[in-house]
Amino acid sequence: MKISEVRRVVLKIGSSSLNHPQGGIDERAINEIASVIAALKQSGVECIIVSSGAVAAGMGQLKLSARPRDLAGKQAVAAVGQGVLIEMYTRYLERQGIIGAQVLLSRIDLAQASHYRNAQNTLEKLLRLQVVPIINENDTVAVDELCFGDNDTLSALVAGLVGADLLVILTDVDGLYSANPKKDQSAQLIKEVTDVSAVECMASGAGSLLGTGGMVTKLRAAKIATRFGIGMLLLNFTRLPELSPSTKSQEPLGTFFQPLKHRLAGRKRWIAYAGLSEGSIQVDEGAAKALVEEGKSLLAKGITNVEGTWERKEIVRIINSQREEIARGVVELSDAEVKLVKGLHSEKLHQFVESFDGEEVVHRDNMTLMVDA
Ligand SMILES: Nc1ncnc2c1ncn2[C@@H]1O[C@H](COP(=O)(O)OP(=O)(O)O)[C@@H](O)[C@H]1O
Ligand SMILES: N[C@@H](CCC(=O)OP(=O)(O)O)C(=O)O
Repeated sequence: MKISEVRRVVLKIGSSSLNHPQGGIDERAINEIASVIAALKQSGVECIIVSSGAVAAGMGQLKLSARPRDLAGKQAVAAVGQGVLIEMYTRYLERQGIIGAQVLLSRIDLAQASHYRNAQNTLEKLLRLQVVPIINENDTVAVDELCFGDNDTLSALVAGLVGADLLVILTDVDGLYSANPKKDQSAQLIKEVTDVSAVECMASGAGSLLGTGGMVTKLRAAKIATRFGIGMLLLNFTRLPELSPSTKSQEPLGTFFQPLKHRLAGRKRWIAYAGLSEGSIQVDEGAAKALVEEGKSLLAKGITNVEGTWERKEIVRIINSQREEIARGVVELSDAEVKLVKGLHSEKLHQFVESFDGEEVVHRDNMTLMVDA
């Protein structure tokens, strides 16, 4: 994909790119981002920023030399830093004549379909107003079990939410290497990836004390974005100016993850990656085949086991007899009801569960496959 063909882009900037050697945020980096955004907008590209850096900025303010390890410490430092970070962004964007807006998202904000649509509508409105959303995780209220944890995953979900056609992840290395280049000098840069699963073994964790997740979470983001049909470019922050349409250089050097042709759209995106799933339904081989190869709904007959608890209309994972997750979907019955009907023929369901006259436990329209068909 050529940058010149992109109409809407999500730029994710990691802490490693914003950190000042003396601590805190490097204003030159924010200035650089603002000028590239101005150039992109000038040529008609809509931009959304997903920026880390709240903890790094808070550490600068509080003169801390080490990142807090405990949750409350991290949340307090992020609360100090987020204001500083957003002030810098809005100030430098304003110098380019651009209005910026802070959007803080928690995992829970995308977990319910109605909340997901609400976030979608707000971002759409901001873009229509020519405003640049500057998104970060709402670190101060996020709890360990219910957080994105890293902004790489968040940026992929945001790219899906806003229907971007490119996700750019800016970091402190030139792209994906065959091994961590900070530890292995013979590591080779991979310029293009068509199958993320095939390169997962190359990734390891964060490369600095500030980064979260390292290449592991970047590949997780690539998996999500490419399944949404969105290309992802992993780029060194030092190459940011090359995204500017006026730059005469070739396509920027980095790793490009090709979008998949069979893209997930709309509600199927939410089901697969944004909605929360508490439990799982195990199915026999016949049901697994019907779901994966024949595009069928899940019927009670093929269910062999139920794990976890949920209410009607929540999302469940569907696993095969080897416990591999094959699909996720909105379930029509509670866990207790599924236990009652598992193994039964569809026409008998109404004898066991009240106020239910459907046949499918998970309807095909409300299901997303998590493996290749
Ligand atoms: N195979 C790999 N290729 C490139 N970088 C890798 C690889 N495995 C691990 N890394 C590490 O990932 C780091 C980037 O992730 P991270 O530190 O989380 O930065 P950011 O703050 O930009 O998200 C690199 O500095 C590098 O040390
Ligand atoms: N939300 C946190 C950053 C989390 C994160 O993913 O960091 P990074 O790996 O540097 O992109 C913050 O603003 O400090």
